[in-house]
Amino acid sequence: MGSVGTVICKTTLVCAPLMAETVEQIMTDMYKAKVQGADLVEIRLDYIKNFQPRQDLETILKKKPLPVLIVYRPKWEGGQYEGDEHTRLETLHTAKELGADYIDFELKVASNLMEELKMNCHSGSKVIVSCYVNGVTPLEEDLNRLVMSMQSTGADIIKLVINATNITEISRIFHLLSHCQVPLIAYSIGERGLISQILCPKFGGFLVYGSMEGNSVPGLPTLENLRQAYKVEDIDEDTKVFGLISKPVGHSKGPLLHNPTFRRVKYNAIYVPMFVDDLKDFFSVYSSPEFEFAGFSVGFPYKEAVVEFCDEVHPLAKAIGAVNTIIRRSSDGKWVGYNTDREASITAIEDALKHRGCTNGETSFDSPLAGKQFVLAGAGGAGRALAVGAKSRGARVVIFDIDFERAKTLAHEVSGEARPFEEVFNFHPEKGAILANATPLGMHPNTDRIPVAEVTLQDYRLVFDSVYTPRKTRLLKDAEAAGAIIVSGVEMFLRQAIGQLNLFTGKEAPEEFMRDIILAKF
Ligand SMILES: O=C1C[C@@](O)(C(=O)O)C[C@@H](O)[C@@H]1O
Repeated sequence: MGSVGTVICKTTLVCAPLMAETVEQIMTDMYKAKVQGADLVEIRLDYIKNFQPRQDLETILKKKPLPVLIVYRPKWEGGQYEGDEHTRLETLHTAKELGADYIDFELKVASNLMEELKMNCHSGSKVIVSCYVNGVTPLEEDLNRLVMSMQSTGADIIKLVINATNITEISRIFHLLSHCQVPLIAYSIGERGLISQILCPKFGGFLVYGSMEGNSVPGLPTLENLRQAYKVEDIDEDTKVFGLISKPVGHSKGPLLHNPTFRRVKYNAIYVPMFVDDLKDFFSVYSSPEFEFAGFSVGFPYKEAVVEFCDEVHPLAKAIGAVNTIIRRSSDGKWVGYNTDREASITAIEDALKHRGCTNGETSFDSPLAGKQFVLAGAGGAGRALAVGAKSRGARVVIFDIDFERAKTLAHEVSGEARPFEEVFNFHPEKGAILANATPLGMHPNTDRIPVAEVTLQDYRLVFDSVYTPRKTRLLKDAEAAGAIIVSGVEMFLRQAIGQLNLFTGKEAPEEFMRDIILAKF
């Protein structure tokens, strides 16, 4: 961990923001933050009720178990403080005099204060000059200009918070972080901004914020995630970046699985959720070698659309018409697309059938799916992998999708049959058929949704759900009650991730280790 007081630090610090309303609570939270892995705490004086500046600051700063950053944010910069500026600035000076390790001044007041602060610099506390940019993220030149003006205040550290409306805007933050002459805290909040926070150690950011357990702050990662899943202290400039391109993306358990596995196989890499709104913009920005993005998982709804952004597509993925894994080939920097969903989903179903003693009957295929009717709900990226996989095992595929044209196209490719979606609710399959859900219906938070009518479930021998959050969806619960074998999307998730890890690292994935994580985390 970085040493406090040294402004140029090699390791990014992890800071817990504290917004308690009493000094007693702040003291308790400081100790908790330490236990949860914070290197320092940010104390928001503007949240304290009946705040007595000198007395309260003395209490806090005398007994602090961690270095402290003091912030007294006024209303005009998004804070709670409504009093006069003179008192506010006096209080910040008092904090400095009493030994706060860092004090935050807003850019608007900083230029008038810096000379004075430098002259009174006996305490050794560092001055952070901060700026919140509301509205649209400034263009690169404007951001550079802003950072220059912040630097010219003479600040020890500068802090810039933007509100990115698109993940591509985060590239401007990465650029600033890697080029800034002064220690810089720069990030964007929210789901689209999460990568700016997690990847800040790679690009040399001074600190990253992490919220405490039970005290989560919207738009910030938790201390637990930063320390346990991402292990930000291990990220350095050589760390390769992998991520899940999806929308939404917050439900994914990919980071909890891939990150510990990278560490297990001693591969210096990080896997982050990437909330992508537009694939074209995303690839046009992040294909630049500057960011060293090494590969991606591709999730809903982009598995088919992403094919056109790959420079090459593996024949299996081409035949499926969907890509769920992309790697940047090191020899020539090209994006190569693969599909690990097909084998993951089909082998999960086959193994469950074999386990229950189902055989391949009289056909020439060595698969218990051979000759069976395979009813598929959803003809998107995951549905394509299932349909092509089922066909490769000799099953007869029946496809439902709200977009009937899409169902017909896929049915044609797998010599199957397409049915209008309305029929799914009273479609009675052949006895012993397989049902596979490849729609997002039933996924957290809409867990009560189910893609077929409950009464039709009793005819299926096996029901598979590609949704994996929750582990046992309503579809699976109902199918189990109706007597079917059930296969959770968690099994497919694990198997496709094993395939991905092999491709990402070029090493053999530690399957048992990954399975144990899945058992513990899901
Ligand atoms: O379908 C899935 C799940 C996934 O999108 C996720 O949620 O982590 C990751 C993809 O690689 C995979 O094909």
